[in-house]
Amino acid sequence: MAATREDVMAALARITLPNGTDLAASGLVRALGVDGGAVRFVLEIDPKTAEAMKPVRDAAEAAVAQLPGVTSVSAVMTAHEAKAPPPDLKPRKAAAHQAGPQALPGVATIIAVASGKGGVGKSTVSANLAAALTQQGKRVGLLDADVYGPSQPQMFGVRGRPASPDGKRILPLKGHGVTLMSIGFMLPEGEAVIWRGPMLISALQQMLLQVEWGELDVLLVDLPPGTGDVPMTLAQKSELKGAVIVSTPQDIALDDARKGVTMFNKLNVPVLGVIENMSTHVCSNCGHEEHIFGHGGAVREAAAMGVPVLAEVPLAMGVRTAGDAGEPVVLSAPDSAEAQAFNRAAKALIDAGHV
Ligand SMILES: Nc1ncnc2c1ncn2[C@@H]1O[C@H](COP(=O)(O)OP(=O)(O)OP(=O)(O)O)[C@@H](O)[C@H]1O
Repeated sequence: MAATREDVMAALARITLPNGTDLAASGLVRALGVDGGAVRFVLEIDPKTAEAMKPVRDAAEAAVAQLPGVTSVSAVMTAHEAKAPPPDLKPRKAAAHQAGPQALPGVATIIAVASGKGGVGKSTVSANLAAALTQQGKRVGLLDADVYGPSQPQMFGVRGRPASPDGKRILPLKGHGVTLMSIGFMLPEGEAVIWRGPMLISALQQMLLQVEWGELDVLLVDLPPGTGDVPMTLAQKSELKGAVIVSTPQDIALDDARKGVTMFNKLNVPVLGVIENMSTHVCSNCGHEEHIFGHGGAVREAAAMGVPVLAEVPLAMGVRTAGDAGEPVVLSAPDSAEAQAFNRAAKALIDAGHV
C-alpha cells in the first residue's frame, strides 16, 4: 500500500526543530507530492537557519523513507530570505506582456474548460475530467484560472502555498496525482479577487509561464465563466488545442454556451466537445428519473454546432458531496453513473487524439 500525504505529515510531526516545534506544525513543509512510492517536498526555511536545518532535513527524509510503500524521498530546502516574497504574482502593466501564443515546456497539450454561464458545474467537470484522465494513464495538470471563485483547492482537498525557490518559479502542488495550480493558493483564504483587465491577464500569464508544470500530457485550464478577458488571453497567449464547453440543458445556459462557442470560433480555437452537466436526476431513494433543467438541450445544441457531446453527467448528490469533501467523484465512487460519465468524456478526448 502506498503512503498517503497524511502518513507523510504524521512522520514529519515526529521530527522536532531546534526551536522545539514539530516539523509538520511548523508550516515549513511545502509542495508535498506523493506519487506512488515517490515522495517529494520543500522545506521553506530562512537562509540564516540553513546549517541548523540540514540535520532536520536529513531526519525528515529518513523518517519518510521508513514508511511502508515509500521508495524514494526528496526534501529540498529553499533558502530565500524569511521575508522573501511569495511567488511574484503581482499585477503588472499590460505592456510587459509577451506577444503571440507560447508553448509551455514539457506540456504536450493545453485544453480549456469553459462555460458561458456561472454555476453550471465547470469546476466540478474540470476536476473530474482531470482525475479521469489521470486514471486513464495520462499525466495531467489543472490550472484553476477561475479568478473570481477558485474552487480547485477545495475540490482536491489541497491547502497551502506553492513554494518558490527563487521568488519567480512556482512549484505547483499535487492532489490525487494531478499537478495543481490555482489562484486560490496565492490568496489568503476567503479573500476575493478584485483584479480587473490587465491585472487578470498578467496573473494568468504568470500562472501559466512561471509554474514548473513538469512533463504533462495535458494541462486543463478551468476558466472563469463567460467570455471575458481570461478566456481571450488564454486563447491568444498560449498554444491552446481546444476548448470543452460545459452547459446544463437549460435554455438560458445553452444561449450562453453558444456565445462561448462563437467566441472560441472567432479566436480560431476548436471546440472539442460539449459536456451536458446536471442532465437527468435519478432519485437516490426510488430511482425515479427527472429532468430538472430540461433534457437533451446540449445534445441538440451540439449537433447544431457540429461538435460532439462528450458526456451527459447526471445531477447527483454524490457529485457535490465528493467535491466538497476534496475527492472528485471519479475517485470516491468510481462505479457510480456520474463517475462513468466523466470517464466517458475523458476517453472520448483520448480516442479523438486530443490528449
Ligand atoms: N452533476 C452534478 N450533480 C450535483 N451537483 C453538482 C453537479 N455539478 C456541479 N454540482 C454542484 O454545483 C455547484 C456549482 O458547481 P461548480 O462550482 O463546479 O460550477 P462552476 O460552473 O464552476 O461555477 P462558477 O464558475 O460560477 O464558480 C457545486 O456545489 C457543485 O458541487
